[in-house]
Amino acid sequence: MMSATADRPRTMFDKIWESHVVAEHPKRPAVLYVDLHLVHEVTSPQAFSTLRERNMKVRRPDRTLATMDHSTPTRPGGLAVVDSEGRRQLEQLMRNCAENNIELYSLGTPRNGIVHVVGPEMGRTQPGMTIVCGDSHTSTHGAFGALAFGIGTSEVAHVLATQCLLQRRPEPVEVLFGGRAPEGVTAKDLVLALIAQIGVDGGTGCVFEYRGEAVRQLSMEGRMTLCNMSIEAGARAGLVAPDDTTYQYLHGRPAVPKGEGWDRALARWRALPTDEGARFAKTITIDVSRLAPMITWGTNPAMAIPIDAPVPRPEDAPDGAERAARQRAIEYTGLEPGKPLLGKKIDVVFIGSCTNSRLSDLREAAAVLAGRKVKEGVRAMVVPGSHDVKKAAEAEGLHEIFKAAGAEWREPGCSMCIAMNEDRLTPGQYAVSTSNRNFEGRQGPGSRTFLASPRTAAACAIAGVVVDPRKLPFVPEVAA
Ligand SMILES: CC(C)[C@H](C(=O)O)[C@@H](O)C(=O)O
Ligand code: SF4
Repeated sequence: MMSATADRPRTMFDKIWESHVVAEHPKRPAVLYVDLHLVHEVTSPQAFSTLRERNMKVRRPDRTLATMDHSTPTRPGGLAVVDSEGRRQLEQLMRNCAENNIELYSLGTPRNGIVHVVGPEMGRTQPGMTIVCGDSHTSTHGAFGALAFGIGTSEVAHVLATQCLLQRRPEPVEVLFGGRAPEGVTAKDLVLALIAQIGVDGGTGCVFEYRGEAVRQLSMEGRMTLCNMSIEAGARAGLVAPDDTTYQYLHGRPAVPKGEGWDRALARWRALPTDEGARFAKTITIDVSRLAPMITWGTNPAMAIPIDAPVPRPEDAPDGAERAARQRAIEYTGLEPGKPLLGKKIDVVFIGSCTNSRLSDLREAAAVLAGRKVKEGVRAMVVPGSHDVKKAAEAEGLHEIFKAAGAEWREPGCSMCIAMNEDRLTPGQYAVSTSNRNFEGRQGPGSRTFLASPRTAAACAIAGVVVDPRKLPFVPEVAA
């Protein structure tokens, strides 16, 4: 007999949550089973030490996958260049994985790359799964219809030991991107517009499900960009329902089932999307047809404006707290309130990070850079998200386009997104960056960051100032 819960219309979040709950009590966090635990060098050493101290083993090494990304060097051929703290973390990860029989995509090996790039690329990320990682941008994996949470180091230890996570049930919220995106408006612009609208805590306690025509139109890579930044609006996770775009992306990837296994998986995945009539806690609506390319001017990702808009004035802020935040951000970024950001001179362009370092991101940047030159005095870095992305980009000749334009073509890693290796701005420098965080000092002490899409970033690299990518005459797409 069907239970009452199975009868009522459910959101995709409800379905994934309910099929993974091991124990639930109204007054306590639920115990949730974890299908895949991703691990990187920064948040895992302490967790493995905890296990060692308590004489515990990793419960499911086969459901655990590790990579090195944050502190790895990206200098071409410069695999030995890491600082001592970084080197220690990398060595510890190597030892911890060897001792516990955990698969590791080690520095310089063919599968290495940013954790949120390699999981999907290998087909380890699949619809309907619960996925965790000691990293806030784990939300990226929600693009596949997987419930993916970023967790803290003590939770990493807990998951290593038990393959379960203690978690309060979040509320499913619908984020409806209606209409079609105008030319020059990409997934990055959609998510920056959302965060600007609802603020950095607009998603607290929520799991977003991104819906609407504009989301359906996005490639898997665009959906990953979208889900990646859910956390920047404070959401616990972001989700996109799987569809043919998802299945096409997954089919044939190394960890994805084949033959009859594929058919069975497909049948399961097709039952995941939110049922008609299912209730969300609320709906946030964004009319995509009215959006422009977005860029941030301040020191959090919600401080974002349409690229041709003026830098907001503190005195126009809706409340005192926002006024103070704007004031402080303006002091840090050294911009003039009320004046356009367009035309602002920049020093560095960074194209990379788990938000925008996949093949289609690099194609977008290459389409702008092809046959053009990076402005003299500007440093442009292109850092692929993984070795696979690098290989695929090189097979298409994208690296030649970047190099001919005067941009650096680097080895994969987090790089200047977080400046945990040698890739950083010098104090006071301005960067247009395709990453997801523009906090004070994020790209090195005193660094000042304007977040934007790969297309906008590449256009700015050519101009040497902040420009509207719609104003640049585009050459035809580099590849289909
Ligand atoms: C280092 C890591 C814990 C951190 C995160 O949690 O996201 C980093 O990836 C980031 O983007 O700030
Ligand atoms: S690329 Fe940036 S945001 Fe992504 S995991 Fe690395 S440091 Fe974090």
